[in-house]
Amino acid sequence: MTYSVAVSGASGYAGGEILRLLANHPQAEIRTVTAHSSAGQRLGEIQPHLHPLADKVLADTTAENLAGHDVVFLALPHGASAEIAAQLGDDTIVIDAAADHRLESGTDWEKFYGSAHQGTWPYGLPELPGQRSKLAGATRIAVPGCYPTTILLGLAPGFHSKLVEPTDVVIVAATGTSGAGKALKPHLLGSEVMGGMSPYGVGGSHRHTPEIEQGLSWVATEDVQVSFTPTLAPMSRGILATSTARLKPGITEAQLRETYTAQYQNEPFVHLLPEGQWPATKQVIGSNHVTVQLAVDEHAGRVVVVSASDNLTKGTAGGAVQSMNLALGLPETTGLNLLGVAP
Ligand SMILES: NC(=O)C1=CN([C@@H]2O[C@H](COP(=O)(O)OP(=O)(O)OC[C@H]3O[C@@H](n4cnc5c(N)ncnc54)[C@H](OP(=O)(O)O)[C@@H]3O)[C@@H](O)[C@H]2O)C=CC1
Ligand SMILES: CC(=O)N[C@@H](CCC(=O)OP(=O)(O)O)C(=O)O
Repeated sequence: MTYSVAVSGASGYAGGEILRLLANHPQAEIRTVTAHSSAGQRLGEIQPHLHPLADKVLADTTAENLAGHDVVFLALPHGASAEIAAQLGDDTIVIDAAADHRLESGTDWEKFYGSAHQGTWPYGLPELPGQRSKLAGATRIAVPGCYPTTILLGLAPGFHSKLVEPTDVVIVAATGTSGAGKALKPHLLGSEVMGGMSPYGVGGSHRHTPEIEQGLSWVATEDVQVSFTPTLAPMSRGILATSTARLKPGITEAQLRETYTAQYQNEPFVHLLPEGQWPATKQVIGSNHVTVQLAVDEHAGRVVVVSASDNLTKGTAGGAVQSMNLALGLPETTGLNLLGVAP
């Protein structure tokens, strides 16, 4: 059986990556691609790497053009995404890459996004304890942000097993520039980014802070507070997150390793690496995989977890396709059997 699919935002980075994955999905029929300022152009003019789809013409992103599909992917700026989602029928599965429906707290939404909260959808991170069952058969799914995906999968087992303290969590992560989308932004000019690294969203102001706290609070079943600092690295794709949390008294590295192994040993896309091997972005670029490693810093009384992902694949499009598979009742890995492209 095949399912008709529409991808909105098909001229953007996230939409392009969704199409790259769907082009290899045996049960997805890409029927419609839509865009905004690029509507009317051939997809091949904008996304030349998607050559089997080159002759598809980008339609306007309207509810009419997206109606009548089994699945609609939204890869639009937040706000525009919620607006179009509200016009789509309940008979269509809507998978949203934007942030609009990720947060439960309207207060957090308004504080970090400065607009009215549009509601909450099931959270498309099946590996986070408690989430997979909510995605089976869902008709609306909010795909997590790229940092939250990487950081939550790095930290969740320790919080789920209550081996770490819920406060005093410190996270520093580096991302590639594609995380910001393809619109022109002065701080993302090659001359600004190449050959160096810089922080942004410092001091707890990044929009992913409440999303990370939400996911960790769900699995810890108590409020978790984090300090999160993102940095920009001179690469197009990839996230490398270093997260540290204070250990509860007496907790050992062996206990943590046992918990992580139990949580991830049957996950197709999340891998606790063999002891002594550390995540690196090149292991996961182009794939739906996340690599994780941990060490206990006994001097500081903390666990240090490093996790790596491709922000556009597991961090957006791969997570979106994985969510679609669950919503449709297909094997979760369908169309996602890709390995990283190192070196
Ligand atoms: N890049 C990433 O790593 C991640 C992105 N996301 C989210 O995915 C979504 C898309 O991001 P990304 O692909 O990076 O962004 P891009 O800027 O690369 O693409 C944006 C897309 O949205 C279209 N668009 C722009 N404005 C409007 C509008 N007002 N109405 C309808 N369509 C519009 C653009 O069309 P056109 O080009 O024709 O104008 C383009 O297709 C965002 O919500 C982003 O936050 C989530 C996780 C990670
Ligand atoms: C480099 C860069 O700017 N990255 C983006 C990641 C955005 C993302 O993951 O998307 P959402 O906005 O949908 O949450 C950022 O830090 O905002």
